[in-house]
Amino acid sequence: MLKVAIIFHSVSGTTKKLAEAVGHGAMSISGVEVIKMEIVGADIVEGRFINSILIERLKDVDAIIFGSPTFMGCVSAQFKAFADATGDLWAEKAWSNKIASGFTIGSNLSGDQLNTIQYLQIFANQHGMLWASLDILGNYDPKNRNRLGAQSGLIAHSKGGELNEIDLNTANYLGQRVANVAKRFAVKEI
Ligand SMILES: Cc1cc2nc3c(=O)[nH]c(=O)nc-3n(C[C@H](O)[C@H](O)[C@H](O)COP(=O)(O)O)c2cc1C
Repeated sequence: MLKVAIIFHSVSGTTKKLAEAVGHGAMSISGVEVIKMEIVGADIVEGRFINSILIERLKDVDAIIFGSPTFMGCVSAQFKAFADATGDLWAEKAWSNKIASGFTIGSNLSGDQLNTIQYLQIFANQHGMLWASLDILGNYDPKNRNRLGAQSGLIAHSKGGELNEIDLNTANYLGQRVANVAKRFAVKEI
């Protein structure tokens, strides 16, 4: 089985709903197992992410999809604490050649969410991962998915905590896409 991990942080639950939709999408691809992991406040002590079991579990997967709300134009502090705790994996090149992608959400239509996606991509690239973009053409999808038109990853928008059905459909597709890319390019034999 190919393993696709989804690691995310969420405060009020909208990123979590996206993570669930991404997971359903990835799970719908045959031969793929999904591992969903949530970064929680208790994982962070004196500013440092200390959940080494979670980090260890991410060694044995073929793809990782990162999710964070956009807070002040970038990932949340909790997500960044997790990212900073992966330094040992970076030194071992433990994630090198794994497939990566990412998603974010903000309460503004153009609330600098792209910066969050770009950070996630740079984080993945620091680890030598292979970034899978969102290959849905903005404005040209018959189902109107990727309604906000970002193709580096999924950008979603929610006002008042309600998820847009189209964003959830796009998230589902992102999961499928990463699973399919992992099937095609993952280094490990299936
Ligand atoms: C501290 C803070 C900063 C935020 N900064 C942004 C922002 O820069 N751009 C934006 O569009 N939304 C911003 N928001 C709104 C959140 O991204 C939005 O409510 C999101 O859905 C929260 O995700 P969650 O439900 O997974 O916690 C901010 C919210 C908070 C609490």
